[in-house]
Amino acid sequence: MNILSIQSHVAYGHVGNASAVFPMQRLGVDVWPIHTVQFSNHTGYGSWKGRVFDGGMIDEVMEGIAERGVLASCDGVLSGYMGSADIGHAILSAVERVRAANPKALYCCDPVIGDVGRGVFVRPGIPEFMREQAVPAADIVTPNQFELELLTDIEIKTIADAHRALETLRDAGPKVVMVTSLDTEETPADSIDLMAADAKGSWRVRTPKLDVSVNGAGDAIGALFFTHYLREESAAAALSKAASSVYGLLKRTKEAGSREILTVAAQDEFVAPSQIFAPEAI
Ligand SMILES: Nc1ncnc2c1ncn2[C@@H]1O[C@H](COP(=O)(O)OP(=O)(O)O)[C@@H](O)[C@H]1O
Ligand SMILES: Cc1ncc(COP(=O)(O)O)c(C=O)c1O
Ligand SMILES: [Mg+2]
Repeated sequence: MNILSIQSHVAYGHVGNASAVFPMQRLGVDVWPIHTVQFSNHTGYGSWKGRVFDGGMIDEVMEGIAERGVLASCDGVLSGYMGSADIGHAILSAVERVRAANPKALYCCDPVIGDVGRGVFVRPGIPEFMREQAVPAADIVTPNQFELELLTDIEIKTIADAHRALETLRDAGPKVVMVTSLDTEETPADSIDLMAADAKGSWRVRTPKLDVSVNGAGDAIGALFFTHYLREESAAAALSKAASSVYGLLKRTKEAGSREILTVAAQDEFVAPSQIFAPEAI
């Protein structure tokens, strides 16, 4: 299986492609990474060096891949942190090129905009681009709760609100939606919920909440969910596997007291999670 992964890259630590590429490779996927930025480290540190690339660079690399004559063998496109709206347009044109060569290819968009703790952390124009262009073009989207609320204008306090938000986003285009870090009135204080919905129904997975605050977990879970969904075409199975792997990854990260997720040291969790959290139809 071949997945084109267009997202940020950092030299030190694990967010964007530096979080997503290796778990997919560990699951046997041939990943074609294109970087939207090259930073020293993730922006959660408050300072970083490096630069944002531009749409022209993405177009150029896509052109080179097309010249190899391999686009028809691309099974899916995964996008994440975009850097600028101009890069967003280049990503959507890459998706069009892949779909033209392989009509069965799916596009999974992780609409990286922000989170509850930090608010919006992307450049102006990106939230609008995600809502108006990227999400409608996607087959699968993987927002966190903050992003789902922003994209749908629905404040999520209950499971009923979460259902409504997932269906609102599915009405906008994508047939599969997974929401991460869901915290409703029904979520116990010591737990984290995730939900996924597709045409067959909706499911919840609940895991313990760990005393860690890290970046890059969302990028890893999006990549894992997309890989498992492409293989099994089951949102329920993909949700359970992806959530179980990321829980194992974060548990190891907490035990090590690390600020960066243990993408390499805890790699067995991607293949055989220590603990499996089952999906519950909801
Ligand atoms: N403190 C935590 N304890 C347990 N699981 C966590 C924790 N933080 C993140 N996760 C897991 O990682 C998933 C993705 O993280 P999240 O923070 O929602 O993504 P993003 O980084 O995109 O905001 C969550 O749904 C949850 O399964
Ligand atoms: C460069 C970069 N890419 C991606 C992300 C997304 O990370 P997360 O998976 O925590 O949403 C961040 C967050 O700080 C970032 O700085
Ligand atoms: Mg995210």
